[in-house]
Amino acid sequence: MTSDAIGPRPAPAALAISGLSKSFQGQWALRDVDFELGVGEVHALLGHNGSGKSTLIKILAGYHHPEHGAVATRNDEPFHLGSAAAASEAGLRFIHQDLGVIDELDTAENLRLGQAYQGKWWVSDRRERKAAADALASYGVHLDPGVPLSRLRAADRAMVAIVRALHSGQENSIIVLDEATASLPTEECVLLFDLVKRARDRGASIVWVTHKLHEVFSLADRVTVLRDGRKVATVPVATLDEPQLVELITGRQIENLHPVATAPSSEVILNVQGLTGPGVADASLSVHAGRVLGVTGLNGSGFDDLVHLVFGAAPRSSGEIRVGDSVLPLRHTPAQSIEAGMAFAPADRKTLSGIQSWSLRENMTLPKLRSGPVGWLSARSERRDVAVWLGRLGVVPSDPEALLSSLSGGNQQKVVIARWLRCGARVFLFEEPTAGVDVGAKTAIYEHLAAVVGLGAAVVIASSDIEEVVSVSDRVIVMREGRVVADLSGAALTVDRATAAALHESPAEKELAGQ
Ligand SMILES: Nc1ncnc2c1ncn2[C@@H]1O[C@H](COP(=O)(O)OP(=O)(O)OP(=O)(O)O)[C@@H](O)[C@H]1O
Repeated sequence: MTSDAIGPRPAPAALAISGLSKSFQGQWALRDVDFELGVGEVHALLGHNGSGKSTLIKILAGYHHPEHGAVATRNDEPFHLGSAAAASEAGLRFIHQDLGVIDELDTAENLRLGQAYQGKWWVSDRRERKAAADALASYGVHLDPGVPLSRLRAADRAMVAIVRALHSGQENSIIVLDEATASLPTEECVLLFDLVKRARDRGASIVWVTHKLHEVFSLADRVTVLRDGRKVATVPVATLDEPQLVELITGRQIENLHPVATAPSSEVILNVQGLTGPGVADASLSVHAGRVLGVTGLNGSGFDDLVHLVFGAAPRSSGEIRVGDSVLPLRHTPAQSIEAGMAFAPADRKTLSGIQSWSLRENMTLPKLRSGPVGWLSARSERRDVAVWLGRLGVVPSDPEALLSSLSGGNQQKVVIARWLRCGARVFLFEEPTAGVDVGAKTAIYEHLAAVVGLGAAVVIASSDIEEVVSVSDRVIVMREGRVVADLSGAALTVDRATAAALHESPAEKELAGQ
């Protein structure tokens, strides 16, 4: 399927992009791309990492200037490219992963920042809050407008951002959401989907950028797929199935999306007992050589704090951590964990793992393990080895001397994962390893995880994506309120049981309590 499929499409267009092209340093990031967003349509925009999605959005937002191409809004009105003011004037609103909300302010204040309603400085707090509550309620969102955003669920924060965008745009706004659910737990995404559908039904036109295939099928009317900067197809979602969509994105058929096999072993490589520290109380786990342990839960449940504590990125107040035969000291540091053979790729790769102004080679040689396959490489072999790893995970560009900052978000992620995979650790801790990574690269990451598992490493995957954790792990622990509330393996390891345990006391938890 490489051309536009025939099917019903909403008319008229809220946004029509034609022949858009943009290059960076002589390389095309977008090439002759057409894209049409219907009025009252949710249009998903997909493509592998580096396929040009962000570039397209940044052009619409006035951040980049294209070499060629034109954009028209409703009624064929030309849209002045290269100006943030023109984008705003035309009713375009952008919601990025970080949502652009201010956590210290309450909902009413956040809505006021976007001039979401006719708030005036002399309006009393009470009236302002009432106006904010009404604005939210008109989209079916019921929140106390006086509560700071930091105290709301992730989905509520995202909904405040969306309502603000809907209200501050003109009537029939055009909203571009760029991986808005990236940091949302799966079960909260449903709340966001409902809001987006309500907004669409009231005439808003929505561009939904994502790597999550199920979102396309739950939400979108049509999907446009980019590959290597070119449009591959625009297709009504009702005419597609998942394998076809994967093929459009990757250009090939992928049969097993989660290829992690585990190797039989009895040796416990990571053993954690009674771990307590910020966000975690009395957690125990053990991982055998050649095994994958998943750790999951809702945001705020402590599933992510757990891996930070194990690595020594947060201070533990009690509990024991053993890697093989060595016991790590109570106040162990990340350096001591690395020394003991641990690798950790945290979720916040931009601030915690990658140095944007360094080359890919420099970023990939950051962890200095005393032993392991990369310990004693000459500069030339190092360059060659880095290039091999970049090629394995399909990092684009694959030039070891390219700066990390010049890569798309997903490609930066692959570099950080590749860095740890090549360092020859015994215990791999991965937090949200495939968030923001395209479907083809996900498979590549899991293939490489399978390879390290096959070599006898122990892998811990901490992720809020319950489905993925269940499909790649042979055992999953579920956390709630800082405690391990379920330990699932074998026939008991199902998405339903893990989700139920994450949300409330489940049969799995009762079983655990009875053990
Ligand atoms: N500022 C820049 N300087 C140099 N190259 C860039 C710059 N921004 C983007 N590129 C390149 O343009 C191409 C398209 O990148 P873009 O960020 O649009 O991809 P994307 O589809 O959004 O990827 P992801 O899913 O990983 O976020 C990539 O090859 C990227 O390396």
